[in-house]
Amino acid sequence: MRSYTLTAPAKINLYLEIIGDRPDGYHELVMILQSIDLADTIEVQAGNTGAIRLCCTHPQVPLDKSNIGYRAAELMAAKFPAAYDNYGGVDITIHKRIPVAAGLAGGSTNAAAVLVGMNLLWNLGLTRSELEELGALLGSDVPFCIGGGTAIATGRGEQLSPLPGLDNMYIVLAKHRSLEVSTPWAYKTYRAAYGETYLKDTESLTARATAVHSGPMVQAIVHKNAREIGQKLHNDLEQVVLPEYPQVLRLREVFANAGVLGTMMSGSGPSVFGLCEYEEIAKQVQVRVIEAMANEDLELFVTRTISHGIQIGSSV
Ligand SMILES: C[C@@](CO)(OP(=O)(O)O)[C@H](O)COP(=O)(O)OP(=O)(O)OC[C@H]1O[C@@H](n2ccc(N)nc2=O)[C@H](O)[C@@H]1O
Ligand SMILES: Nc1ncnc2c1ncn2[C@@H]1O[C@H](COP(=O)(O)OP(=O)(O)O)[C@@H](O)[C@H]1O
Repeated sequence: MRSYTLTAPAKINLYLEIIGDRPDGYHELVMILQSIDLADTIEVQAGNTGAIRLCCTHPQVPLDKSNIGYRAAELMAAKFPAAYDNYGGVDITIHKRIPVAAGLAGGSTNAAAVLVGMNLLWNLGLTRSELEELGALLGSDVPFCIGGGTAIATGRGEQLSPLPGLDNMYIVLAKHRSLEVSTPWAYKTYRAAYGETYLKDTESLTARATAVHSGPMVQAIVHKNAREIGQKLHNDLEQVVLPEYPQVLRLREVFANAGVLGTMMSGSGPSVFGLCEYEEIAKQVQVRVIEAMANEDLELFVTRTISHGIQIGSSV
C-alpha cells in the first residue's frame, strides 16, 4: 500500500478540572473527553522525494515544522530511520474542516492520524498503546485522539481510562471565525488567579479528584443520562476565558437560553457547544443561535457524539 486516507475527528471537553501544578510546568488535570462527528481528512502517502512534505490550503494552518502533523512525521522518521529511507519520505495532505485554534484538538487529531497512517504505510505493527506513547511526545491531547470515543484523561491529559461510549447525543457547536485563544495563556492566567487553591498533595491527587469532583459526570455517562450530563458539564478554564473574551461569554449566554440540556466552552476555547438529546431540537437551537448572533461571523455546526477516534477510510 502506498497511500492511506484517514478520518480525524475533533473532541469536546465534557469536563475539565485543573487540580494543580506539575513539576514539568504543565497542569495536573481531570478531564472527560468526547469525540464528535466533525473531522478532518488526512492523506498519508509514500513520498518520492526522501523528505517530509505537507500540504494544506487552510489559511490558519502552518505548513512548516510548527504544524503538529509535520512534527508527528518527523518523530516517526527519527524513531524508524530505515523505514523512512525505504519508503522515500512521506507526503501528508490535510483537508481541514475542524475550526482552527478552537479548543477542539484540531492539530492533535491531525498528529494522531499521521501516526496511525505512517504505522500502516511503513508496516511497523505498532500497537495502540505504543502509538499513544509516541502521541504523548507531541501533545497532551494526541493520545486521546488516536482511540477517541469517551474517556477520562488525567495527568497532563495523556493518561486515559475509557468510559462507555456516548453515541448520538447531538452537539451544536459555534466559534467566532477570527477569534483565537492561546492555550498556554489560558493555563498561565488560571494559575495566576487560582494557583493558591490547588491541592498540594500531588501523589494522591488524581485518584481523589476523579472520585470527588468528576464522579457525578462519570455516573451520568455510565447511565447515558443526557439531562444529567448536560447539568454536570464543567470547565475551569471558563473562569479565565469568559471575563477576557466578551464574545465567548455572549455565545455561552445565547446557548443557555436556546433550549439546550447544557452548554460549555470546549477546552481553552473559544468554541462553545450546546448539548441536545434529539436532532430536531439541535437544529432549532442552531436557528436560535444564528438569529441571536446575526451580526457575528460564526462557524456553526450541528454534529453528534461518536465512539471512535482515527478511522482508516481507504488505502491505495
Ligand atoms: C485545553 C485542552 C483541553 O483538552 O485542549 P485544547 O483547548 O488545546 O484543545 C488541553 O489541555 C490542551 O492540550 P494540548 O493542546 O494537546 O496541549 P499541549 O500542546 O500539550 O500544551 C500546550 C500548552 O498548554 C499548557 N498545558 C497543557 C496541558 C496541561 N495539562 N497543562 C498545561 O499547562 C502548557 O502551557 C502547554 O505549553
Ligand atoms: N495540523 C494543524 N491543524 C490546526 N492547527 C495547527 C496544526 N498544526 C499547528 N497548528 C497551530 O496550532 C494552533 C492550535 O490549533 P488547534 O490544534 O486547531 O487548536 P486547539 O489546540 O485549540 O485545539 C493554531 O494556532 C495553529 O496555527
